[in-house]
Amino acid sequence: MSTTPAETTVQAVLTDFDVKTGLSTTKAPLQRRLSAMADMYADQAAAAAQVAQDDVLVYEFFDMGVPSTSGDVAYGTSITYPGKVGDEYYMTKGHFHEVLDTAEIYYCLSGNGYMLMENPEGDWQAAEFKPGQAVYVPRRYAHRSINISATEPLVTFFAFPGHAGHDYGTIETKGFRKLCVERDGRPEFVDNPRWQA
Ligand SMILES: O=P(O)(O)OC[C@H]1O[C@](O)(CO)[C@@H](O)[C@@H]1O
Ligand SMILES: [Fe+2]
Repeated sequence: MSTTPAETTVQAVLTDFDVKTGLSTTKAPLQRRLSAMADMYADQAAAAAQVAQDDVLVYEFFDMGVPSTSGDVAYGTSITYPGKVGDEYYMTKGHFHEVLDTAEIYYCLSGNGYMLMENPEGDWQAAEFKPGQAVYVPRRYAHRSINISATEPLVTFFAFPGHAGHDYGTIETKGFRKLCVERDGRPEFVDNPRWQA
């Protein structure tokens, strides 16, 4: 985690992003293809087959490049594309914050989906993303965005304390307790058979 000394002046920086697509013209996106997270989906055979056929872009995000200090506010936009692996909707990898006691706010710009959250104490929650709705991810909750639309990208704006950091390892090892799958054309949260306590 890089820090900026208190006496260093951070210049006001102008960035841009489109309020519907989330795309920025001044920043480069960070992109994650299916191969980078294929082992996170429940249907491993379907994931491998899809990667072999077309290693699609599952999501991308724009990090607006704020210093990683506690007084700063990291922010950007996140775009999760529509699609499924087997019956499980496309999603982000998801993470805890390294500094567990830090929250995050997401605001849905377009599309439809869920923010799936869980804490180390065993609680889990899912909050729906619809345009104009904000989801507050409380301190201590891992979070993952899920796109449930068949056609539209799920686009959100996010902001969190600059020093929060990302802990990907815990979710990479344990997974989330719940999966979001399509059942009779509707999203449903079911137990993740591969979840490790
Ligand atoms: O960090 P993940 O789980 O790959 O998902 C990416 C999203 O989460 C963030 O790290 C913010 O929590 C963003 O940079 C991005 O929107
Ligand atoms: Fe986060």
